Amino acid sequence: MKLTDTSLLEQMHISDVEIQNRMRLLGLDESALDLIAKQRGLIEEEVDGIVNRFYDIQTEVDEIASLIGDTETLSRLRIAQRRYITDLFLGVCDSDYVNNRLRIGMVHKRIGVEPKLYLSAVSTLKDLLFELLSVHLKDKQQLAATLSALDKLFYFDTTLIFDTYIASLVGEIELAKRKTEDYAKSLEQKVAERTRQLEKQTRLDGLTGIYNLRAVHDILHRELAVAQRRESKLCLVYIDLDNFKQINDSEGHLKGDEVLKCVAKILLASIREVDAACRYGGDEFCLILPDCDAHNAYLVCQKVIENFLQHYQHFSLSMGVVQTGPTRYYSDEQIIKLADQRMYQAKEQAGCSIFHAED
Ligand SMILES: Nc1nc2c(ncn2[C@@H]2O[C@H](COP(=O)(O)OP(=O)(O)OP(=O)(O)O)[C@@H](O)[C@H]2O)c(=O)[nH]1
Repeated sequence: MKLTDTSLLEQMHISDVEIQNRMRLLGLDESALDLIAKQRGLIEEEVDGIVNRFYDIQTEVDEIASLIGDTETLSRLRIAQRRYITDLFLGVCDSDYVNNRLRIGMVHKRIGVEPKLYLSAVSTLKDLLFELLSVHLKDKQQLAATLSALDKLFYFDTTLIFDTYIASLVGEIELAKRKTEDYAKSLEQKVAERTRQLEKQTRLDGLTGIYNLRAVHDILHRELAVAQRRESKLCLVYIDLDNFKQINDSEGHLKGDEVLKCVAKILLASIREVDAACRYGGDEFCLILPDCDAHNAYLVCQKVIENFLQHYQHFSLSMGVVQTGPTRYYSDEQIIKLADQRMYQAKEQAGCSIFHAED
């Protein structure tokens, strides 16, 4: 349920029983309220004078005058204060009366009336009413009992006004806490996202954007374990650019970079989604091909060479292919070493060449 659908009385959980309890705590009983109500006629006659004197005294204080701010606000406050004084002398502390008092506490918090200013206003009003009653009530006993009852009623009002003031403060703190928690949560999400991005970047080669050496070992280790569990084949292809040093030396480092980037692009375009293309370092690359035998790996190598030669007719690639599984498996170090050896055997041939064998 929305706050705007409930009264302050309900929000503050103040029931009729609680009202009676508060009155009992202050010794404010029906007879005390009756004594106050007896002065209703006198108060109705004098209320305008009391309100005028009240605001003359209050606006003498700069802090209060600047809080009120302008003449229209002062007029509205005079009307509200008139109603409050006549309400006091109705001698009825029912739920309507309590709800109106609670609203005052909330409005005070909203417009920034600090408790010290509210208490000074109560003290001023009490003095004026006590003075008036002292002039008109000749029976000393009745006067003392009426002033005592009125004093208790002021205390009753003050507890209610402070309760809503405090509840309103707590509400603001909870709102600020919720905002801070939301902000912290959004920061956590940003940090987690950034961490994921950074982790990904540490696994990618800066020049070509494909997996780097660090990632090769992780991926190969994982894929070999998966292949063993499924009893499937896996191929590793080791690729090296022939005489790459000469490309750098004769055509410049930028041209060398361009060739490396082009090879990476060709590798990515030649493999399936489950495969991985990696730059092992310098001018060396490798492909990890799960669920793939040496024959199919050979076909992938041919596709890479065909594509490469369309870009660079005068350069060549050497490739070594090793299949492992489905019955016997190499370790990651063994398969890399063997693929590297086969790549060197391929290098012994002129032009682009592939060395592969059924293991
Ligand atoms: N442009 C460029 N060159 C690089 C990069 N990383 C390594 N190199 C160069 O790659 C070359 C590799 O040379 P080598 O290991 O002798 O290999 P190669 O010239 O291909 O000789 P073979 O492997 O025997 O065919 C070296 O000159 C490195 O400086 C890079 O990121 N960009």
